[in-house]
Amino acid sequence: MREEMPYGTEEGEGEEVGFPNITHKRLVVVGYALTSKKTKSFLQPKLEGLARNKGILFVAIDLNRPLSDQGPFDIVLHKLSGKEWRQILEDYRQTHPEVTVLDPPDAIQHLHNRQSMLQAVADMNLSDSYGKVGVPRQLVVKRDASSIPDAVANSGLTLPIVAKPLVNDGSAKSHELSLAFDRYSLQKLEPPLVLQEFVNHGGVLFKVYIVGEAIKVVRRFSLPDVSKRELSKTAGVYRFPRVSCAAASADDADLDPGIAGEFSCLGIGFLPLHLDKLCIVTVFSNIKLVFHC
Ligand SMILES: Nc1ncnc2c1ncn2[C@@H]1O[C@H](COP(=O)(O)OP(=O)(O)OP(=O)(O)O)[C@@H](O)[C@H]1O
Ligand SMILES: O=P(O)(O)O[C@H]1[C@H](OP(=O)(O)O)[C@@H](OP(=O)(O)O)[C@@H](O)[C@@H](O)[C@@H]1OP(=O)(O)O
Repeated sequence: MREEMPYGTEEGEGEEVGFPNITHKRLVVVGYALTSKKTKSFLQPKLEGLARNKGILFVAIDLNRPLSDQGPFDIVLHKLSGKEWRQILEDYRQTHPEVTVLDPPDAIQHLHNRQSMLQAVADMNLSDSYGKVGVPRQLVVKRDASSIPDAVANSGLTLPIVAKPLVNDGSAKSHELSLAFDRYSLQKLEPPLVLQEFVNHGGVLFKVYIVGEAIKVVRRFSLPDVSKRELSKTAGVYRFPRVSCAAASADDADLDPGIAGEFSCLGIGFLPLHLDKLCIVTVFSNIKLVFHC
C-alpha cells in the first residue's frame, strides 16, 4: 500500500462519479514519463481531478534521477522512445515486478515501425469481422530513391501513393507524409519509407481508442478523395500536414454514402487515450480506420 488518505472530498465531485464524499482507500500512484507536449494534451486538470477523485495520483518521473529512487509507483505510464529509455524500463521491470509498466517496451516495439505495425493487423486476418478489415497495399523501400518507380510498377501498386517514414518514433519527422501523383515523381521521395496505395474514403476517418474494456470511436476529417480525372491532371509530390489531428473533429459530419463495408487500418498507436475510465491500457489503442469508397 502506497499511501492512505481521503479522496473524493472536493465539492460535487464525489457525487458525480458515485463515490462517497470522504473515503479512506489506498491511493494508486501513476508515475508518468511523457514529452512536455504530451503532458499538456493528456494531463488536463479535469483528468487529474477525476483521477484524484478515484484515488489515482499522477506523479512526474524525473528523467535526471534513477527510476528506482523514485516512487514507489503502482503504474509507470510512458511515451518516450530511444534505446536508453527502453533499457531503463527493462531494468526497472526486472527489479520492480510488482509495478505495471504501460506499455512494456517489448509489447510496443512493433508500433515504432510502420511495416511491422500494420503486419500485426494483416496477421489477424480480419476478413470477415462485421465487414472486412485490412491494410492498404504497401511496399517498403529502405534505400535508393531511384529504384522506387520500378519497384512500385513491379508491385502493382496504383497511384497516387502515400509515402510515410518507415520509423514512427513520434518525432515531427516521422509524421512528414507526402502524396505522389505520378511515376516520375516517386524518385524524389526519401527512403526509408512505406509506400501505400491511397484509399479513397470520403474524407473522414475513424479513430478507435481502447482503454481496457472501454472503446471510444471518433470521426476526424482526413484527406479528400482523389478522382481518376484529378489523378490524370496532377503531377508531383505534395507534402501534407497532420490532417486528422484532434482539431479536425468530424463527429457531426455525414459519411459518404458511397462507402462500402470494408475498412483499411492506416495506423496504430499506444497512447494517447481518451480516458472515460481509468484502467489498464492495451497496446492497440488509437487505431485509424478508413471506410472504402
Ligand atoms: N493509405 C492512405 N489512404 C488514404 N489516406 C491516407 C492513407 N494513409 C494516410 N492517409 C491520410 O493521412 C493521414 C495521416 O496518416 P497516418 O495516420 O498514417 O500518419 P501519422 O503520421 O501516423 O498520423 P497521426 O498524426 O495521426 O499520428 C491520415 O489521417 C489520412 O488522412
Ligand atoms: O498530440 P496528441 O496528444 O493529441 O496525440 C497524438 C500523438 O502525439 P503524442 O506523441 O503527443 O502522443 C501521436 O503520437 P505519435 O505518433 O507522435 O507517437 C499520434 O498518436 C496522434 O494520432 C495523436 O493525436 P490524436 O489521437 O489526439 O489525434
